[in-house]
Amino acid sequence: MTISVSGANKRYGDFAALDDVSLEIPSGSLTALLGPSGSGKSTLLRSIAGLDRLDSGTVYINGDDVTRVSPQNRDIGFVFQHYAAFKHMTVRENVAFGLKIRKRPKAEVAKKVDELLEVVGLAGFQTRYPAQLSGGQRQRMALARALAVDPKVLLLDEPFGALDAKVREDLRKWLRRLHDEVHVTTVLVTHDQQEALDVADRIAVLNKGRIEQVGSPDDLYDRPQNEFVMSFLGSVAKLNGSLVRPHDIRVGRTPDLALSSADQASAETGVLKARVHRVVHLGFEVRVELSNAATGDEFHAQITRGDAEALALSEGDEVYVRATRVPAIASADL
Ligand SMILES: Nc1ncnc2c1ncn2[C@@H]1O[C@H](COP(=O)(O)OP(=O)(O)OP(=O)(O)O)[C@@H](O)[C@H]1O
Repeated sequence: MTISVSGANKRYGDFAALDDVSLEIPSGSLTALLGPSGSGKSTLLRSIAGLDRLDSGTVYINGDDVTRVSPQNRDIGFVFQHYAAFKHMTVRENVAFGLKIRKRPKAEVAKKVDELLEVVGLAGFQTRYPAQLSGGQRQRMALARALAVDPKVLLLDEPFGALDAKVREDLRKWLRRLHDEVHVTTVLVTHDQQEALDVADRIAVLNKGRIEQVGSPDDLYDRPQNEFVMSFLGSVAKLNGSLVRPHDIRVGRTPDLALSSADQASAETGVLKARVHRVVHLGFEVRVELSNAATGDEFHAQITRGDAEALALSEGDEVYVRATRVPAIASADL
C-alpha cells in the first residue's frame, strides 16, 4: 500500500513542526524518517496514523484520502517507543487482542499468535504478563501485536529507542528479515543514522519540519544533496574546505602518501600535514584521530587494519593525508 503525504503543515503556536511536507512512500518499502530531535519525524508519522491532525495537507493510503479518517479506521499497526501493553493481559492475550475483537476463530487466533511469538523470539512467554518482560521483549510483543491483524501499513516510532545497543542491533536485523518476508509498507522513525542505513530501503531526512532529501541509503550517503544530509548520515571531516568521509581519507608517512618511505606511490595534490592524537582499533577498522597541522582542526580517518599496521602510527606522529573521494556537494561556503 502506498502512503502519500501532500502539502502537510502542522504548527504549534508560531512553531512549524511540519512545513509543507510532501512525501511518497512506495508500497512494500521500509522507509525511515530520519532527523534530529524536534525535526518533525513523530509529527509526520502520527499524522499518517491519524493521531495528529494536520492544519492543512492530505494523507493518502493506497490512493484513498484518509485525512479525516479516524486512526482505528486507517488499517494501520502502530508501535511507540514505550509500548502501552494491557497490563492485566498475558503476552498471548495482548498479541491476540486485535484478532479477538475482529472475532476471528479461536484456532486461527491461537495459531497466528504462536507463529508471531515465534517470529519475534517470544515463544515460551505466552503466559507471562508485560511487567514480567524486559524492555526489548515488550517491544517485540508490541510488534507482534501490531502485525497480528495484517495491517496495511506498519508505523514504528523509535520502537527500539529505549533498548541497549546489542538488543537494538538484533531487533533491527530481525525487523529487516521480517519485512522481507511480509512486505508490509513500513515507516520507521529514528534519529539514529546507523539504524536507518542498516534497516531501511529508503530514507527521508527531516530537518526543522522540512524534508531535506529522500532516497536509498546509498543515494543519501554517497550523493547527499546538501551539507546537512552529508553530516547527518555519518561522520565528516573537513579537508581543504571540503567535507569528506573518514574512510575516504588516505593516511601516509610521506607527502606522496606512501605507507612507508619504501613504498612507491605517485604524488597527489591536496595533501595536508596532520598530527596523530590517538589510534583506536575498532576490530576490522582503525580510527586515526588527527589534527590539521596548519589549522589545528580535529578530524578522524578510518583506515584498514592492514594499513594501520604498515603505518605503525603512534601518538604525536606527523603524517600526510588526502581525500580519495570528495562528494559532489563539497561546498563553497565552508
Ligand atoms: N503537542 C505539542 N505542543 C507543542 N509543540 C509540540 C507538540 N508536539 C510536538 N511539538 C513540537 O514540534 C516539534 C516536532 O516534534 P516531533 O515530536 O515531531 O519531533 P521529532 O523529530 O519526532 O523529535 P524526537 O526525535 O525528539 O521525538 C518539536 O519541536 C516539538 O517540541
